[in-house]
Amino acid sequence: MRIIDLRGKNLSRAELLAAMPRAEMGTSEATDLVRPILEDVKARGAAALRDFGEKFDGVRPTNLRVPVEAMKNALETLDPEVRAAIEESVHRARAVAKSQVPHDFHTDLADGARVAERWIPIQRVGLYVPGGKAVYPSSVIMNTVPAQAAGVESLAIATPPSKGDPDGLPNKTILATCAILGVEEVYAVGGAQAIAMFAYGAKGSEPQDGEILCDPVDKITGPGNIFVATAKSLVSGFVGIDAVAGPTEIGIIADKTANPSLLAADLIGQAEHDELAGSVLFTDSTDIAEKVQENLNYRVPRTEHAERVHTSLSGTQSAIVLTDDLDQSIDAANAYAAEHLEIQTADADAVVPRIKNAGAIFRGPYSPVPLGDYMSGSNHVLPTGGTARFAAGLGVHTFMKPVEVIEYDEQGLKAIAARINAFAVSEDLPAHGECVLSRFIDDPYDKATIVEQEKKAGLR
Ligand SMILES: NC(=O)c1ccc[n+]([C@@H]2O[C@H](COP(=O)([O-])OP(=O)(O)OC[C@H]3O[C@@H](n4cnc5c(N)ncnc54)[C@H](O)[C@@H]3O)[C@@H](O)[C@H]2O)c1
Ligand SMILES: N[C@H](CO)Cc1c[nH]c[nH+]1
Ligand SMILES: [Zn+2]
Repeated sequence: MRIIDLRGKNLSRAELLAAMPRAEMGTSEATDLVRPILEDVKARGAAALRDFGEKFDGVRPTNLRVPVEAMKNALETLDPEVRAAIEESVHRARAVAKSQVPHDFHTDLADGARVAERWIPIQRVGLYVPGGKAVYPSSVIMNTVPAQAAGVESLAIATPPSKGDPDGLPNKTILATCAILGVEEVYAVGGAQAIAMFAYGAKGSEPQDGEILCDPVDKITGPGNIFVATAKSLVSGFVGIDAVAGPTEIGIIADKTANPSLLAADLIGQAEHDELAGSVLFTDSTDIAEKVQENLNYRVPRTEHAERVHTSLSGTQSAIVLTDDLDQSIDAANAYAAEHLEIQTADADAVVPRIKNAGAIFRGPYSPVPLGDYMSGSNHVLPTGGTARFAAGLGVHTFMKPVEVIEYDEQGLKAIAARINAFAVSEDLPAHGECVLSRFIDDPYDKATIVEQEKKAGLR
């Protein structure tokens, strides 16, 4: 891994942000590849979805909409140990989601003057479950459990067709997980084309599709590679999106007390997702930095996805960041804003409250990232590429929106009518004031006597 040496440097905020390791291929470069895919799906619907399946996933799906029977069959043949793991994960995720459900509340400002806040579930959502280099039944859980806890009425899942399947059905463990969670609307569609399908909807092109294949959704959530993340960015505004949950990242703040072998394991663990995944170690210990490099030299050639891991660790998005002290490590980690941030220091509890930017924080040696990936109960769909500076991971809140209900009665409005009118006049929007005054006085257009009228009506 390359070294970024911050020691002895007193960097401004802008310089520190610029010094952080990022992938060479960002969403702006992928935009040129993704935009034509979105346009084609918008124009040709299911026919384009089949073409892209063939082009990018190497298989032309017979049924773009997965038959419910296929999900039932997948569940029946699911390995019992894997089923137990999935059920444990669902159980823990549901427990956390239950506590996350936001509560309605109201504020009484005076007699007859109340503002209430109601949380409303989003009506229809599209959940993306990745499945290119690896397969992600865990992402079925991470997307679906909070959506269900929020009370979403209609949810659909899209995931790439599986190369090995003659009919182009998605991976069987993904389908079995859908069955466990009771999800019945599943599409064998991956990548940017799936995001387009959710955003614009798609008409069928084969008899088995029916006329409308997929209705458009109100919000798209879920992780994916650079193409998926870019497609989500491009359709955002037209539909809602959760966050840019692109190629995985791990940041680790470690001091001299950390175990270099575990640090190396954790850096490799997330690098195995994608050649574009980022693994970054922030340390003030040159000894730890050297030992981690030694451990990587031993582990990388021996790990299953050695080539992918090597590419990821040697890319511009990965680095060991050498710092003067723990304070500088924390500053750098806050500038990097990792999707996952592990704290491997002598006193992790003193560091956690100082973290301002991270998708999720993993405290101490027994909270490694894969715990959160699969079954800590927390969510693994998290913001990447520095977006954790302003975005949060998936949760029940992602699938709900608060709406304020204004509940004033005659007395409550009367008490501030003249003030509202004064404000409206100051903005040169007098008709706003007239709306309010009309409820209490006869002629709000009679400017000459307006104050008098207001006094007479008891507004002053
Ligand atoms: N941030 C998070 O919360 C989070 C969580 C889990 C996984 N991830 C990330 O999700 C990603 C999963 O990636 P994946 O590739 O395994 O699965 P994926 O489903 O995201 O991507 C596969 C799809 O990419 C498309 N594609 C492939 N090559 C293309 C090309 N040249 N042009 C256009 N489209 C192309 C294909 O349509 C294919 O179906 C990884 O980067 C992983 O790190 C992120
Ligand atoms: N680390 C990934 C991004 O948060 C999630 C994941 C799923 N499966 C394994 N890992
Ligand atoms: Zn992972």
